[in-house]
Amino acid sequence: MTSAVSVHSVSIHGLTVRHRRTTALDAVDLSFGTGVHGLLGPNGAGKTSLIRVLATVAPPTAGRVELLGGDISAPTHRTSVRRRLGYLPQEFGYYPGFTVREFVAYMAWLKEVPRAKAPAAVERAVARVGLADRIDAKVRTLSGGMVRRAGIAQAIVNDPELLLLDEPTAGLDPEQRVDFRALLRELGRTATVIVSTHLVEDVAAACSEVTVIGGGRVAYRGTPHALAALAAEAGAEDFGDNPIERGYAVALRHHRSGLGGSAGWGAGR
Ligand SMILES: Nc1ncnc2c1ncn2[C@@H]1O[C@H](COP(=O)(O)OP(=O)(O)OP(=O)(O)O)[C@@H](O)[C@H]1O
Repeated sequence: MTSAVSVHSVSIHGLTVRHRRTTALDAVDLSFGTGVHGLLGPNGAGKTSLIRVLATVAPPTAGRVELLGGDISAPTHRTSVRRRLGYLPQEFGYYPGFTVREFVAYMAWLKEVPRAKAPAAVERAVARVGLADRIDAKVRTLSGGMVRRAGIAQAIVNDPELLLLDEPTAGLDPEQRVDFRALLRELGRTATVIVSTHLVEDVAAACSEVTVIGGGRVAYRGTPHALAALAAEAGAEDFGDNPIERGYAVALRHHRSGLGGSAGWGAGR
């Protein structure tokens, strides 16, 4: 008989991240399971700091971080997690003289994708981001949006169980964003996908859950639908361009004024 207990791929407790004197995250508790999770928040809220800890590229200042079934403070588990996750940083480095194929193959090698499977995995990842016709083009000849899509391809080449994307839609044109959101929904059927974005349309179209970060803390968690409904509840129909944007503004306003109480407010599940 299988257990009915839901297992979260990401479970963090009391996560604090400090950069010198700045507290980027302040004792945050959060967990994420299979699905697409949107991370929203103003500039400097702490989204990138959170994603970098989850990607195991930055150590927490304090707190416990469990990813894919184990604590990442254990070096052997951390190494295993690195093979099983995908990460698109906000700004990522690449060798401009590499072709898209070489770039994605290099990342597949770093992730220890088995040699026999790597060529097909690279072609599949590149096709999924719509770059199949440019697979043998040098990265330096690509447009900004295409480079970002190559970045998404390298993040998914190992079929990650945990996918971390820091502002993946920056620089994509509207048609590419629509395609990308469909890809996100597909990936979220089997993986835990965490996407930081400033575009509420991404959240509305692709995310099963949204987490709003404000001032290094969790300001709100809920479905995009529940976030959109907040503005109406709060009688705040007069600002923002669409319901999610209004809900987002209301969530942050309540968070800043220290209001709590209703489901979702500052709920660090
Ligand atoms: N390397 C660093 N050194 C000093 N301060 C930092 C560093 N990285 C981040 N910070 C600070 O930590 C806080 C959180 O930054 P973070 O980049 O996590 O926010 P963010 O929500 O991703 O913002 P944005 O939406 O602008 O990308 C900010 O006050 C930022 O200035």
